[in-house]
Amino acid sequence: MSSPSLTPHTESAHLDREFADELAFLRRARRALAWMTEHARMRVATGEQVAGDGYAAEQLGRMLKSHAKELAEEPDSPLYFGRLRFGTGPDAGEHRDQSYHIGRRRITDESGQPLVIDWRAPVSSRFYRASAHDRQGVASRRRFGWTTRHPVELTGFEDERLDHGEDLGVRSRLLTAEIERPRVGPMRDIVATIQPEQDEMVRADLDRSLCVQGGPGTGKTAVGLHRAAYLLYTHRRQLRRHGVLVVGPNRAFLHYISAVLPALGEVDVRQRTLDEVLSERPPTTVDTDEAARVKHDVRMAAVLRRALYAQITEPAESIVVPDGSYRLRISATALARQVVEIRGEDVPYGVGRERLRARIVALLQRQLETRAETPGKTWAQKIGRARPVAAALDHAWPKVRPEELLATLLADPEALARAADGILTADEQKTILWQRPPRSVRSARWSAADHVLLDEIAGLIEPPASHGHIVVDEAQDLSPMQCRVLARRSQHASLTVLGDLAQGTSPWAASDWHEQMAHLGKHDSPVTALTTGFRVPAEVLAFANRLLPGLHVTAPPTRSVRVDGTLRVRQEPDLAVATVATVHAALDRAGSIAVIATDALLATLVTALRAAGVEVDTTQEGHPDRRVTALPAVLAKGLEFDHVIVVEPDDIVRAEPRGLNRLYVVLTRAVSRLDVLHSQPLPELLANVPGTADRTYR
Ligand SMILES: Nc1ncnc2c1ncn2[C@@H]1O[C@H](COP(=O)(O)OP(=O)(O)OP(=O)(O)O)[C@@H](O)[C@H]1O
Repeated sequence: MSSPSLTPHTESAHLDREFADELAFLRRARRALAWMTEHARMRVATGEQVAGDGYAAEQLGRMLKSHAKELAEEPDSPLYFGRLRFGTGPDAGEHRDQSYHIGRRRITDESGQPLVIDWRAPVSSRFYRASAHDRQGVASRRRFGWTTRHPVELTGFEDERLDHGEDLGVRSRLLTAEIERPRVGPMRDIVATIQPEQDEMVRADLDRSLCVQGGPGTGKTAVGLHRAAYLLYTHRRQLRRHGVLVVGPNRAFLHYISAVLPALGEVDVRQRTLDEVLSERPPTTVDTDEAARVKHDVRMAAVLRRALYAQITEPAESIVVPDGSYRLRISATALARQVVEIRGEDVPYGVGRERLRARIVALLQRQLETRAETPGKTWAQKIGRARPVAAALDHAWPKVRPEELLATLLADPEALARAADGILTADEQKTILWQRPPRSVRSARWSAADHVLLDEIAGLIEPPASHGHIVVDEAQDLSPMQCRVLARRSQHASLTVLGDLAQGTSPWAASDWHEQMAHLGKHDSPVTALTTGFRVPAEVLAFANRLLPGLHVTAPPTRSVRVDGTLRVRQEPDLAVATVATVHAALDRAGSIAVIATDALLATLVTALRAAGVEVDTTQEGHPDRRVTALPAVLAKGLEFDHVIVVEPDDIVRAEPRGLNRLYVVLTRAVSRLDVLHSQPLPELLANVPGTADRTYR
């Protein structure tokens, strides 16, 4: 084929024949999938009977059921999206002269012959990475076009004859159509169009931690989710056991991305906010900004460690344990020696306590053995719990409950001073002390930052179980203490860390990825950049990028592949009236619409929109009948909408210390159109360019 085509029937008889062959193949693949689904159902029905013991039956049953469910829930998407044809050269290796269809799942026929290869299989990487310069044995790459409505039907294909030097890159018409498609509903997978640099991140080895810096819309979230799916496919056993966790900034975001992994067949990945990782109970109080800042500072880790280990006291008395007619005895000095020794072993606090118990028992046991007695395991267990041993242990190395320790520190200035002197200033200590301490630990109210501190103490006592892999999105916003929460949970695992320094809006937002990675426990991980933008049209991005000099971060600029899109900036005397008119006009076109403003202004705008008969979703969970979402600026992170209407940007800037970064986030949510409505002057960096205010860019 000489040129890529999406409309094969009009090109030539040869293309017609190829298209007919593809339709025949599609029918075959559909029949095979129907057979696989039926077969899986039958195995569920009989599985329980064929398995030997009860446990095996349960395991098998569960496995079969989930397989059957996966197949039955096959998303309403095409069975495959691409095809690779290998050449006859030596670089084709074992794939010489072969051709493979590539899809979201593997499909096999009744004889077990693969018809469609999973996009995560090793050979599929060549679909994403082969180029005219580096063909990797591939002669041609075909991308398929499908209808977007149910039932999905094949509409055509686009070929790149790499062996003839054809290589479309981001100029692929199918890629362009996918990127420019009006957005509705939750985020979709990008398996059909993963770009080479994204694929390298997706397929990085499980033992490699990655940090990806990428401007708005460069596909960081997409890369993180596809990487999770890839790792689960490649290391299924290991990761099923330890689990994969995706951490996102808020519920609205998690809701937005929640369909991607199930669409890729992965239903077992936990998706949580950091607060949810910490506790099932939501915070019951809010810190002042100053207190939160101190509590999130990494120095708190040293304060808590010191406070915890200060619980260990030098033994003052010897241990005397009556045993039959004998009295077994360990002197205070011998006990103290053990405590010092164990402290030097640098084990978690809880392990240290149990180790001290074991050493006490061993010393007592040795005394019996000198009398030629060999006490057994039961004796050791009994003596380990005997009152004098327990009392000595509780004195020397007491059991600590995180809530009690933290409550003491926050309620008692002297206790805090002992732990924090030389680490926190007197003012900082005062800032975090409770004004009115609770009557008891049980009635204490804990803030979000307190949950982080409680987790730090709990982790010092007994480290939490490590996940198999953690994907952390919007990681620039994590405080050093929040990073440590995830470091503890990935001690034996790797991390995929995604973020954009320019979009940092928390008071402790990172300014350097290497430092952030160190807080996350992965000191030497490489930091790589994604710089091609797939969401925001070039003109909208250029407008938002004017804010960059005011954000004081060094991050490589993003280049948008999108040349379409509209930007309009208008000064309006009445913002409510202007918003209603803009939303009405936007409703004439396809795609989702978001009105973004500060909380205070948004309430007024929602009232005006509803009074004008517009159905508005304020839940941030995507209401199927409501195309218009009213979104507070603070919740916009990570989301995207076809048409975004930003109202009074200057309010957004003034609402918080990092308001300029917030505005940068808000201005980069639009996929097709951005309207900026303002009554006050625009923020300086947006207004100060001659001729930019009040104009339509396209
Ligand atoms: N290779 C690709 N093919 C098609 N679409 C893509 C590709 N990469 C990213 N996209 C699309 O671009 C949009 C932005 O992607 P994503 O949300 O992952 O970016 P991000 O870097 O996390 O953005 P932000 O930092 O603004 O949250 C999404 O709609 C995504 O599906």
